[in-house]
Amino acid sequence: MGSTSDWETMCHAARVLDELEVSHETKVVSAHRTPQRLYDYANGAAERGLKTIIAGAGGAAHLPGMAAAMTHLPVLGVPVESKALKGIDSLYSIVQMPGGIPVGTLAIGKPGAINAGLLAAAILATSDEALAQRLKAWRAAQTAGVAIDPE
Ligand SMILES: Nc1c(C(=O)O)ncn1[C@@H]1O[C@H](COP(=O)(O)O)[C@@H](O)[C@H]1O
Repeated sequence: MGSTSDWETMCHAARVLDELEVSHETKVVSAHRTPQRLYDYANGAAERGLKTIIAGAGGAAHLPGMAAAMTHLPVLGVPVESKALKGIDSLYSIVQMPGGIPVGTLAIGKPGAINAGLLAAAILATSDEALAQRLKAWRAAQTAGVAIDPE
């Protein structure tokens, strides 16, 4: 994520990954404030064994696109809700990538962070049957938790 202030959004991605027992790391890396850290992180990601990157940032959210430019790993972008423009700026900054460098863009804020965790797990589950089973169980539990009666 681009800043520690993004953690209250991005913690929801981490929580989902915890629930699905997907090992992960959380880092603050900014294209703007720590460009060398981003360069090192994205360039070294595949070699370190990472399989997918979730990049959450707000405002002029260049982090996901810049990360995607430097690694072939799948990058999932979460537009963090900004105060001034409610995350529309973050969304537009992340979603409109030029053809050739994809960022899988999720919804603004908490739903996007949750879905980024689920989507990362789904990507990993294509080559991990045990994880696929945990993901199915997670979805089944969610379905079972939806009340049919609103009261
Ligand atoms: N969009 C980016 C990038 C980046 O794209 O590299 N680095 C920080 N930021 C964003 O700035 C917002 C405000 O950050 P502060 O709360 O630290 O001022 C955060 O949402 C962060 O993601």
